[in-house]
Amino acid sequence: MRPFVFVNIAMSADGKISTKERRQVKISGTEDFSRVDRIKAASDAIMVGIGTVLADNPSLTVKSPDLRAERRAGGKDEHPIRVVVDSAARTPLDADILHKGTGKRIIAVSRKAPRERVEALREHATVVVTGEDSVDLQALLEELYRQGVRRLMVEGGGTLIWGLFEQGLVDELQTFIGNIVIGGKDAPTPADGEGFLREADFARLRLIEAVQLDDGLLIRWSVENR
Ligand SMILES: NC(=O)C1=CN([C@@H]2O[C@H](COP(=O)(O)OP(=O)(O)OC[C@H]3O[C@@H](n4cnc5c(N)ncnc54)[C@H](OP(=O)(O)O)[C@@H]3O)[C@@H](O)[C@H]2O)C=CC1
Ligand SMILES: Nc1nc(O)c(N)c(N[C@@H]2O[C@H](COP(=O)(O)O)[C@@H](O)[C@H]2O)n1
Repeated sequence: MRPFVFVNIAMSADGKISTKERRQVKISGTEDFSRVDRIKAASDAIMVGIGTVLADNPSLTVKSPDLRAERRAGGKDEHPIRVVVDSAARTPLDADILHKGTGKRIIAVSRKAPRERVEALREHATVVVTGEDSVDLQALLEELYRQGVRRLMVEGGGTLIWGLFEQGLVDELQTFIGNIVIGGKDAPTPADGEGFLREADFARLRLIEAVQLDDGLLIRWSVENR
């Protein structure tokens, strides 16, 4: 068993999620950032790849005091469990994700992760070990389910999202398209990695809704898993 997995990503009108230097870019406007906070607060856990931690140093906390209070009133931690997919245990010990806000953190590493790094991370987080060279995403999701996670939000980046799509582990995709053009053939996109080669392998989506937010568009799709 695994949680319901939904990806939320903000991209420019030309399909980029940051600059080619992997510098964090503000794509969402006020309405979309409020929506992101609401869907985060409604999730049991939120997951990113180590590339996003190194590039953006996110905290992935719930920003609205009202939403945090609602979570507390429901007997939950103020913030969902924060999960980093990090095969080699490269998460910096001073990363915001380990220090900002209360609640549980999980660092998922592979068996190749250096023991001393793993021990140092254990001071701040629960470490889950799966996979030989890189994290086994299916096994990680099953472990999250065992730990009570039923609804998992994935915030990126493009490499992790690709890994999840490649293995048929995404149930819903929420894409906010903002009113900027970033450009650059090497700028990250919502699903990077190797990409599917055969049409038969493409992930197929069914449109749930498309709504205007700020000067952009939010599109929600469900994934027809193979
Ligand atoms: N606009 C938006 O909404 C968002 C934009 N971003 C942007 O995305 C960029 C970062 O994306 P990216 O560099 O792709 O990094 P990711 O955050 O996607 O992390 C990728 C890393 O995850 C690790 N990983 C471990 N196991 C797996 C697996 N099975 N499948 C896939 N990945 C795995 C790998 O590192 P290792 O082998 O070391 O484990 C891999 O390199 C930044 O520029 C950031 O600003 C990020 C989030 C949201
Ligand atoms: N939804 C959305 N819109 C944008 O314009 C963005 N740049 C992002 N980025 C994601 O948000 C994370 C920052 O989280 P914290 O504010 O530090 O909690 C960042 O790492 C990206 O995952 N998202």
